[in-house]
Amino acid sequence: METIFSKNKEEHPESIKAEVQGQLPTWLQGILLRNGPGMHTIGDTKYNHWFDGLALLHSFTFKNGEVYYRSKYLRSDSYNCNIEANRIVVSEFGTMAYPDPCKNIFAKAFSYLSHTIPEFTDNCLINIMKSGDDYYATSETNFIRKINPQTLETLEKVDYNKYIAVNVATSHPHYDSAGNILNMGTSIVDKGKTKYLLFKIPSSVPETEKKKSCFKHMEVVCSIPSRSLLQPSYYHSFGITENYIVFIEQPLKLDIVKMATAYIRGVNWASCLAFHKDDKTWFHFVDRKTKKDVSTKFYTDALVLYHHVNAYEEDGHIIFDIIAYTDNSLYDMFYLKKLSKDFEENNKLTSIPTCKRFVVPLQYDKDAEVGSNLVTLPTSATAVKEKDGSIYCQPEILCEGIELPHINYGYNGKKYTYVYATEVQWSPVPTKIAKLNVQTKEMLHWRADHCWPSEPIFVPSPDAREEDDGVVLTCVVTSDPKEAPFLLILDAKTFKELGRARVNVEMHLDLHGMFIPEKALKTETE
Ligand SMILES: CC1=C(/C=C/C(C)=C/C=C/C(C)=C/C=O)C(C)(C)CCC1
Ligand SMILES: [Fe+2]
Repeated sequence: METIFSKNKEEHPESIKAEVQGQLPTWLQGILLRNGPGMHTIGDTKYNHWFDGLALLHSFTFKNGEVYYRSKYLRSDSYNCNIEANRIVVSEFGTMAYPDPCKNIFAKAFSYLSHTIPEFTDNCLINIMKSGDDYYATSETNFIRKINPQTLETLEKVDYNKYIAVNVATSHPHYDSAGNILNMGTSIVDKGKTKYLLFKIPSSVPETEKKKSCFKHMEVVCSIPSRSLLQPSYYHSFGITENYIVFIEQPLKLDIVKMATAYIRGVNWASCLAFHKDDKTWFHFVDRKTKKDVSTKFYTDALVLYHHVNAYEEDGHIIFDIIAYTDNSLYDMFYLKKLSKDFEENNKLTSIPTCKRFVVPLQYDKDAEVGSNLVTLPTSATAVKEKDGSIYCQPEILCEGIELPHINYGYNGKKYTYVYATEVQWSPVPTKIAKLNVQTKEMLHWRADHCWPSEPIFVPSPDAREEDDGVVLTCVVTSDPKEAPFLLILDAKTFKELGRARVNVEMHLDLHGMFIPEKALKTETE
C-alpha cells in the first residue's frame, strides 16, 4: 500500500509505446488526460494527506490502434518552490508549511492580519478543464494552470480572483452546449458577505480582441448567500438541469475564522473543515433564466457529498442523483499514515458512499396538507410538506458502494440511464468498475485480482445511437509488482474487455480526467 499511495512517482515526459492486447475500436483517436497526486516526499519532509501530493499529469494517446503513454509533473509555483527549497514550503489541504525565507512568492501567507485568507496553492492536482481550445489543470483554490495536452507542459497560471471575487472554486465545472464553462465558487472575503457564486467562462472571445483571454470575459451569473457568514459550506461539485442549477448547502463547512488564523496556530486547512451532524442539508435550485433561487425551502438530513452524478427535470420535479456519506470520514481516510499502516485492518469505511436519488417537486399543490408527500412520480423518494411550509426530502437509494461517477456527458442535465463508477468495498480504494442502470438498478462489473481501477471515463462512439454506445476507459494500477499497470478499454454496453494497453512504469493512483477526441485537439502543437 505504501508504494501505491505515497512513494514518489517518476515522470516520463517522453512518450512510451504501450503494449496493446486485444482490439481497440478504430474510431478511438485522441488523448485521455488525467491528473492526480504523484509526489508526497520532498527532501526530508512529507505531506500528511494523499490530496496534498504534487500534481502529476499523465496521458494515453490513441493513434491508429496504438497507445502512447507519458507523464509529467505540473510545474506549479508550489512545485518549483518546494523543489528549489528541497522541502515542503507551500501549504496544501492537509499540510501546513512555512515559506522559504528567501522566497517571497507565498509571502502573503504571513500577512494574515491584513488579508483574511492567505494565498493558496496552485498545485492543481484534481481535474482537467477545457476552456475554448485550451486545457487547464484544476484544484479547488482560486488558481488554475494552463497545460499543453500533448506535451503535458505547464503554461500560464490563472487567478480567478483577478476577475471575480472567488476564493475557492470547484474542480467539477459544467459545460453548456456551446462549450461555455459554468462553475461555482465561494466568495469569502468580499465586503463581508459570504456567498456562493455561479460563474461563466465563455468558450470564445470577440475576434477583434488582440490578447485573447476567455477569463477577461468571465462573469458572475448569479449568487446564493451563505446561510452562515463565517461558515460557508464546502462543496466539491454541483448539478445542472435544462433550467436549473442544483446546489447543495451541506453541513460540512469551512470555518473562516479558523482559516484566517490557521497559519498563526500552525494547523492545516483540513482542520478548518467541520461536519455539523445536527444541521440540515439545504437544497438550492436557481432558475438559469431569472437567476432566482426557488423560494420554497427544501432540505434533508445531514449528509456529506462530493460528487453529483446527474440531474434532470421531469413532470414539474427536479431529480438529482448524488454520492452521499453520513459523515466526513472520507477525508480522514486519506491521511497517509492511515493508508500505510495496517491498511486493511485500520482503514475501514465508517460510512459507505451511497448513490441517492432526490426527487423534488417544484410545481405542487400549494394547498396540500401538512405531512403529505408531494412527489407524484413513481419513486420511493419523498418530499413532505412541513408546518412552516418547508419541504423535507428523503431519497431513494439507487445503490451502495460507488464513487467517482461518470456519465455520457451528452446526457448531462437530461433524463439518463447509466452511471459508470468505481466500486469500493471495505476500503476507500476501489477494487471494481461498475455500470449502474439508474432506472432498473441493475449493475455490471469489471474486476481482476490485485487491480485498483481509477475513475472510469465514458467515450461515445461517433455513430452512437444509444446512451451506452461507446467505450469506458480506466487506468488500472496493480499491487502485484510482477504485473505492469494498464489502461483498460471496456465496451460500455456489455462491460466486456475490448483490450488493454500495458505500460511498464510505476503509475500513480489518480483522481479525475477527460478524454479529448482527436478532432478537438489543436493540430499545430503535434
Ligand atoms: C488547498 C485548499 C483546499 C483544498 C482542497 C482539496 C485539495 C480537496 C480535494 C478534494 C478531493 C480530491 C475530493 C475527492 O472526492 C480547500 C479546502 C478547498 C481550501 C483551502 C485550501
Ligand atoms: Fe471529484
